[in-house]
Amino acid sequence: MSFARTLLHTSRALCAPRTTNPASRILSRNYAVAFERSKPHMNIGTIGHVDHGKTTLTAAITKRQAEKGFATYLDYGSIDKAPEERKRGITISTAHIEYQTEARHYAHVDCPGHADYIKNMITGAASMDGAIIVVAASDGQMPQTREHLLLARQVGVKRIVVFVNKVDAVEDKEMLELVEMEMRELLSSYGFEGDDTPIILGSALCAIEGRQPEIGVTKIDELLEAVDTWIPQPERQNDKPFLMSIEDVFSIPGRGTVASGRVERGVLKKDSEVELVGKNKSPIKTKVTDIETFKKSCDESRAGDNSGLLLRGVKREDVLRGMIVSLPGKSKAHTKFLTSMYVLTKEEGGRHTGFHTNYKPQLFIRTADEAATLVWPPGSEQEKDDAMVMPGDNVEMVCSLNKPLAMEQGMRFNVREGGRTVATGLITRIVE
Ligand SMILES: Nc1nc2c(ncn2[C@@H]2O[C@H](COP(=O)(O)OP(=O)(O)OP(=O)(O)O)[C@@H](O)[C@H]2O)c(=O)[nH]1
Ligand SMILES: [Mg+2]
Repeated sequence: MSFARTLLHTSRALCAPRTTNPASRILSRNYAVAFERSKPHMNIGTIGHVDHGKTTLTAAITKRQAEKGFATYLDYGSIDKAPEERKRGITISTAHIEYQTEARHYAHVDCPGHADYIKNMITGAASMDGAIIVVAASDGQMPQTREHLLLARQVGVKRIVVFVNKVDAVEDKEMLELVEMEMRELLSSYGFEGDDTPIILGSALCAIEGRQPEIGVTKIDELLEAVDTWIPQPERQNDKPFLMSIEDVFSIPGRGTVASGRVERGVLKKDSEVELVGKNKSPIKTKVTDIETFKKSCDESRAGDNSGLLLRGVKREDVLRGMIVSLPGKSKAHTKFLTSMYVLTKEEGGRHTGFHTNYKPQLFIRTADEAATLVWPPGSEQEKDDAMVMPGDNVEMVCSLNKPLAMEQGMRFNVREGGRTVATGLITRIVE
């Protein structure tokens, strides 16, 4: 099987059988298709509470853009995860869907809303430049509306567009006004521009079913217009050394191991020497012999791309999610750092009780997750007093990791325990 076919195959397992996808037809005939950079590229996604309509809205967007020749229509079942994927558990990636507007080329992630899948949401959201938060008019904002907003903020999403969905199911106009007002307040409380954020009221289901265009298809157009104009084109860090955090790994019989993920910065040309950093004491040296972006062969991979890199001479089992691909000598893995951390309150979805020094949660950095131990800085007042950390506290602590991870001062991370985010932090100084 060709590299292209396998990548396609893998992403099909993640998102959809796409028999009508022109790219898949071409690839199955084994033509090399070059990825054209004719429009600026942006990564976005749907976030929001379970059942509020994220997947339905995603399907509606592809349907509408397909009518304009800008997408392949993916119905609900093709986007929502297949049962076997659910069985694969929490290591799966979220589905990447591709469409265009007049202005841009989008890769869209439909984040699963259920709390059990938030681990995926964290890495999925990490590749978002902007987001569409979906809130059902019938429910208003719910706990995951808030958690996803917080995560989005954390992973660097600067602007969000709101889609108030299921407007067809609400009779009361005042209810709609209330939902809108509360969303503006919530956005502001998380540091977004609540007063100016576009809020579109509509129904994804009506758009899919071709009913009530005034709240259906018209609102999908308005939504995409808002996304095009409100969410700024991110500045890609193309002049920095290449770095891609590995999200998924697979092997192609006869060709080798492919690591895929979103390129954080830099540009990598085919046949470059690279290192896989993290999880091990010393980096693994290898060479990138082929590159694919959006299932099309490329000579180079650049910041913002979702790419698959074919790695020479490394075994699949030696490549792990959470490692990074970087240029030789440019990145280092570390096991200990000083952090400034905010501990979430119970209202924010965090712990109900405090914790002591020697706390052992799971740490999430880029696509990595690793067992960690948090202690008070040696010699600090808190250490002497054996102080407790309470929800709502801002604390400085020392964090040690079970295995080394590539990291830099100034990077953000999440702390999770028992399936929920309990703290968010900033790496203030690398110790070891
Ligand atoms: N009445 C009405 N129902 C809708 C609308 N959009 C979605 N639904 C229904 O709401 C339910 C949930 O929709 P999904 O699209 O699966 O919601 P989701 O946010 O993706 O859910 P999770 O992925 O499980 O978090 C489905 O039964 C949809 O048919 C709408 O505009 N109006
Ligand atoms: Mg869904």
